Amino acid sequence: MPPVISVSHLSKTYAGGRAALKDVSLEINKGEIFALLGPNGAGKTTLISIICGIVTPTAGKITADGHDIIRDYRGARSLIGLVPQELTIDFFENVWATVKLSRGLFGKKPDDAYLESLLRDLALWDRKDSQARTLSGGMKRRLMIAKALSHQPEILFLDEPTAGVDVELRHSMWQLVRKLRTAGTTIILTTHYLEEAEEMADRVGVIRQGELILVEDKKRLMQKLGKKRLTLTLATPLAQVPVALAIHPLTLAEGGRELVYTYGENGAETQIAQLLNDLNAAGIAISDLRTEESSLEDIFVSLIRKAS
Ligand SMILES: Nc1ncnc2c1ncn2[C@@H]1O[C@H](COP(=O)(O)OP(=O)(O)OP(=O)(O)O)[C@@H](O)[C@H]1O
Repeated sequence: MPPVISVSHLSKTYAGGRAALKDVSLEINKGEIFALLGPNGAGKTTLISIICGIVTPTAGKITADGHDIIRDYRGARSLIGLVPQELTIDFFENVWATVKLSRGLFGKKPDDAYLESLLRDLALWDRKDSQARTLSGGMKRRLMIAKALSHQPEILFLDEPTAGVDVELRHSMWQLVRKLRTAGTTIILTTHYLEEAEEMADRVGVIRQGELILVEDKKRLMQKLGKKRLTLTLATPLAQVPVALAIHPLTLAEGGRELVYTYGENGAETQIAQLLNDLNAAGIAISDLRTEESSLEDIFVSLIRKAS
């Protein structure tokens, strides 16, 4: 299946000389949730803004479902919904008029039944006659999403959808995004909450100082770069790792009270059974054990560090 968005050799240098994107190429598959990750100022918003036709690229080519975003701007833009970071709503307009107007701007025929179901899905139907300024912060964000979806786009960009929202609202946003994906919408989101990407994304892209340094299936990334740690609490503390255990990747922690075994990097086989045998043979008794896995956040931090 051809990609729904294709970005080829994209560069952006802002007036003033800041190179915000450097030769970025990326393909987004239809129906996936793609999380674009990167530190502040990495170029995420610039990339999204170019694809949505808000910022002009310095070089490169982008198509959305085959439509060139510059030569066929209207064709490309009608496929795309964008929820930007900042609120861009008329605070004195009511909810219903806001979504109706937004749909109209895309030249779509009125479809009140669709807009009603959209507002119901976003728990805004009861407030359809309220002015935007009277909504809570979470409702205002949901109204931004309703606006972005008013013209039934195939592709939805969410720039920091849950920045500053409470845990409950974050979870309800995740639910909504999953529902949209199930309905066939392709979703590209940026986030600083790595937990959000870990929870939702099918693939992740990591951008740093304008360069796309990695694009990977999330599960594969976690298998490839994730590490697991087995921590053994010792019945009697050790001063050093015994020579008999030197073949294992072990370190002592907590003043010799814990032995830490790190494994699983690059999907390597573990030698835990062998380790337990060797501990037994060396007469080292264990009083407790626990395992921990690295999160996407651990992987992200080490990737960004490695690249600097
Ligand atoms: N209109 C502009 N004019 C000049 N420089 C800009 C402009 N917009 C962004 N930049 C610069 O381009 C770089 C990339 O910014 P961008 O907003 O794309 O990053 P980001 O990854 O979205 O950051 P954040 O996570 O903080 O939102 C930054 O150095 C920023 O200062």
